[in-house]
Amino acid sequence: MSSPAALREGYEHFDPRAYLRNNYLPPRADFSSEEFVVPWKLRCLAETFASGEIRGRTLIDVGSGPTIYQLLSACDHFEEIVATDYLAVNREELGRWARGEPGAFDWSPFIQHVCKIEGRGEPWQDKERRLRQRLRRILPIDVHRPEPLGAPLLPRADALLSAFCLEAVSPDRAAFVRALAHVGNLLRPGGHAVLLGALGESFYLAGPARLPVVPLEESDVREALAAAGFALRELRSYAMPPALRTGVDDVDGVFFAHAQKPLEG
Ligand SMILES: Nc1ncnc2c1ncn2[C@@H]1O[C@@H](CSCCNC[C@@H]2Cc3ccc([N+](=O)[O-])cc3CN2)[C@@H](O)[C@H]1O
Repeated sequence: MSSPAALREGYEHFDPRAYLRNNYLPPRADFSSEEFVVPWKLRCLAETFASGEIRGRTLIDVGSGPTIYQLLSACDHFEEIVATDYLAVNREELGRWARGEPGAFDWSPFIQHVCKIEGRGEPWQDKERRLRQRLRRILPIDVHRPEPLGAPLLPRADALLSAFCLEAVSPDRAAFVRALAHVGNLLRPGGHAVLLGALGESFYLAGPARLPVVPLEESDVREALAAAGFALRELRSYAMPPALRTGVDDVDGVFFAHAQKPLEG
């Protein structure tokens, strides 16, 4: 069992470049088959945003880490994307990419794949430019606080996205439910929540950091969303194939959830 203090201490040693290497370069960043985890994640996101039902002025991404792939389909449907993370090193990594600075992580294989599966023949540079234009704010966040941004987000976001964050910062399932409820405060009533996360994971590595994760099953995700006041729209799971079990974590699978905050909320 990890304590919040132990979690905070662990994150002081989080190395964004190691984390990117572990999860967003080959073998995990293999686009050659829909069987692999990155194409599965990108397809879940592309299909969910393709209907256009999830749209509005602002989408907030909770615990962005140093990654932007999770925003590639969403960015077509919102005027403003707000990225957030607890660590300055991750916010700086996001800023380098947003400003197109040298040394930023190369997300072009992800952008090219998303344009391919969205099937509109859009040049990937257009998608990259649009996300850079719409990624307006990169803010500090702590999901353990009832007001995760330190002050209310006004107006509240029309949609919330979070990828692999909440389970990685919650010592246990009760903390996971509380974090979900806290980030739910950032979302307007009727707003949509789109979540990606790890199933059955108890730790992951990010350079010198070894971070604890609360192992979740699909049923835990379903129960947590209900307990946090969300109405579940869709829940899908992916089983991590042996080839992608590389030792950088002990993740068994990935969940994708689309939920909605009730209008009367
Ligand atoms: N209190 C806090 N509030 C908000 N964010 C916080 C807080 N503390 C730390 N953070 C922030 O949250 C963190 C988010 S990265 C969490 C990584 N999750 C585990 C990792 C991810 C992953 C990715 C891809 C795949 N795959 O198969 O494709 C598998 C896996 C499984 N392992 C980090 O950015 C930290 O900076």
